[in-house]
Amino acid sequence: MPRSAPRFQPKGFTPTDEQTAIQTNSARHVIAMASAGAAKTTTLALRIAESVTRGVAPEHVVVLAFSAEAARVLRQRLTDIGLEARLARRVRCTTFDDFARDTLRELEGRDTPFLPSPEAAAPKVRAAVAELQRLNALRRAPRELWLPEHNAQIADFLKIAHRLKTQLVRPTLDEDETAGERAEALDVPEGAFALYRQLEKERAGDGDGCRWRSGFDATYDLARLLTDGEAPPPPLPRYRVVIVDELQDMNPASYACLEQLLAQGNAFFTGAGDFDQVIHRWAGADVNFIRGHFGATWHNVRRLPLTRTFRHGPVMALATAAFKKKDVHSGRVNAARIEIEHYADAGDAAQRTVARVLDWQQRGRRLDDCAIILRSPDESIAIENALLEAGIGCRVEGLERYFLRPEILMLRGVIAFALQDYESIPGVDRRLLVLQALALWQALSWGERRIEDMKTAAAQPGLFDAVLHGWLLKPQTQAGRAAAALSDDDEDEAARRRLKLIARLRQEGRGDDADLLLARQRQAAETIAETPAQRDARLRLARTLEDLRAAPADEAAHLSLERAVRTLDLGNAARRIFIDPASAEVVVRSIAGFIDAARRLGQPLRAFAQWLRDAEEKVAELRKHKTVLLCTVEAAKGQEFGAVILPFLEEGRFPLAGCDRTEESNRFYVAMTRMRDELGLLLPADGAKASPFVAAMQVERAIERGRLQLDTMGH
Ligand SMILES: Nc1ncnc2c1ncn2[C@@H]1O[C@H](COP(=O)(O)OP(=O)(O)OP(=O)(O)O)[C@@H](O)[C@H]1O
Repeated sequence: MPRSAPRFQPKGFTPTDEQTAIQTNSARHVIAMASAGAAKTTTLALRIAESVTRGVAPEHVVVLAFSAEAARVLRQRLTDIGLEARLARRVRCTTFDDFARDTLRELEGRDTPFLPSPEAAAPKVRAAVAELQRLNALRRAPRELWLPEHNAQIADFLKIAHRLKTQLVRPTLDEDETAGERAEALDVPEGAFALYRQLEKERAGDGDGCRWRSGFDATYDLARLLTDGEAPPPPLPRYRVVIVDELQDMNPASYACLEQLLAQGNAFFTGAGDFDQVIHRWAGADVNFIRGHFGATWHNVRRLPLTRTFRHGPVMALATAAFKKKDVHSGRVNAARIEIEHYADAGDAAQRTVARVLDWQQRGRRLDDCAIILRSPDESIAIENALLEAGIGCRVEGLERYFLRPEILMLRGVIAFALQDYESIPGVDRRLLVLQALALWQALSWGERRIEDMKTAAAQPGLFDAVLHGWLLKPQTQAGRAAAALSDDDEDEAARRRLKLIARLRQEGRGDDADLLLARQRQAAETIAETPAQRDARLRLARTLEDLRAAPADEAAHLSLERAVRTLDLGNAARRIFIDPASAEVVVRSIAGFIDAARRLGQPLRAFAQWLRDAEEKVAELRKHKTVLLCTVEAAKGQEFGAVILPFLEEGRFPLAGCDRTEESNRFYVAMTRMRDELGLLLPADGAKASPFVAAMQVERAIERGRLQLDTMGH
């Protein structure tokens, strides 16, 4: 056996043989791919404690994770299992990207500005877009390029760029290769790839070193530095023990860093993960990569199992085993409850969800230990409203409350304009969001100047009419488009320069030239410069407002809104605005959910607008008390709750239509395994529409067999 008796004995529990095998294994590389809750993090902590107890200096151990939260949890687990705090503190627990950033700082001998969020990176993206547009206009035959302008589009672009970086995609082209061909091979829009190249060029600097790094850039830069050159790669810090949690999120860029780290330190490696938890393919996580490449060239690799989950009891372990067709046993003596309920429609599903939450609370359980996990953010509308009605506060993770989403804000703006009731949108911040959403949906140019104008109007609802007539319903002119991109100072500066030039021309007796300049300026102010999409959106908005104003005051809001959505052609607009088709579909469903909420209330538009305002205030009030969690699967990953409720388990919703089936199955698995004690599964009454995932859990069989197991355990 390649292991000896453990020297480190944890506090509070006895490790299983499987855990001990990993804790004490002498192989150079140990990989444990195991189920959710199967003590992966705990076992990695045991492994570290064992090394330290055997004399490895804690400074020679590094833990690499993909999220700061995972790194924090592992550090905490070290002390939880009984490693002395003074030793645990000296173990470096960090994320891949922070590790790469620190390493580059050492290698480059200087700090590079870090832009931590899409918002922080957006100005750089906008500048690169402007430069690309300028270069494109200089071409003999300018190309039609999709280029992001608005925040949501920039966020989509940054996701694409992130994915390309995980795959180590270089911005340079091969000989005889065009950008279009490369974009096609990478399966990204040509504009997005052109922008990727432009942004990387600007980021790389002009021989003066990297100008900035945003999320994942450091991992990408370090991986390239380690793999691009012919010369020996630059030195990395030397560690004797390297630990990686959540291995399933590994991608080629982080793998390149890990390989060098192991090679240079001649280090021992232990990693743990769960193949079935791959749900971040957009960020380059790819199960084929882990299965095919991970450790393929390493020597002395041991792949060891962890087959017992300690999160939930035998019933849930059996259901998980059936669902994923793998071995899952429970190490916890607990009679978990799995309950299936049927609903008639979305409203009924929401009511049943809320009833479950109330029941949980009435049985003396903590509201904040209960989570409603959704496959898609649009599903939250009915539930948010039902919770509000029942007086239950909720906090959200991974999704935005529905009345803060751009498509709903846009519709609220349209309602406010139609009713000329700008007070129905409370607060400056909210009104600014509404104006930004309108700019997005009307496809208007949106530069620094425009943002300033929007802030001014948001602060004074009296200016909303001016916004409507002077901007939203007025065709954009050449001068307007140019000015939108300038800041107030730039605009003043440009005007000053123009005046100076005209004065100089007149002084020099070149009155004709001065007149020509003035005429051009006038022409720019009068010449319409709208894209077909802008014109279409403007005319549709005008027609919609006319129609809403002409409608009888007592017409039900959902009827008015249905017509408005048709006239605005919001479905097609969404597909134009969001390059990710999945984002566009969420928007379309979110609008349908909003109209459905109006239908249920059955009030006229003015009363509905008022209801929205009141609802928003009530939600803020409820948040001050204990709340239930409403979150996406992605946000729930890594967390656990006493009770988990999964509503809307319909074919097409979960699994979501158009999404990769395996990834959907992984999402469902992540969602269901967050539960400790109770799981509520809500299915449509029409069995033909039920999500196949629930049948795959074989719940009845799991309950029956699980109880038997519990009986034999003497429960
Ligand atoms: N031998 C053991 N006996 C009892 N409880 C244990 C044992 N080992 C670990 N645990 C407990 O099991 C729970 C789940 O462990 P852990 O968080 O390490 O699982 P995980 O596999 O990392 O989960 P996830 O897949 O969700 O990341 C923890 O509360 C941990 O303290």
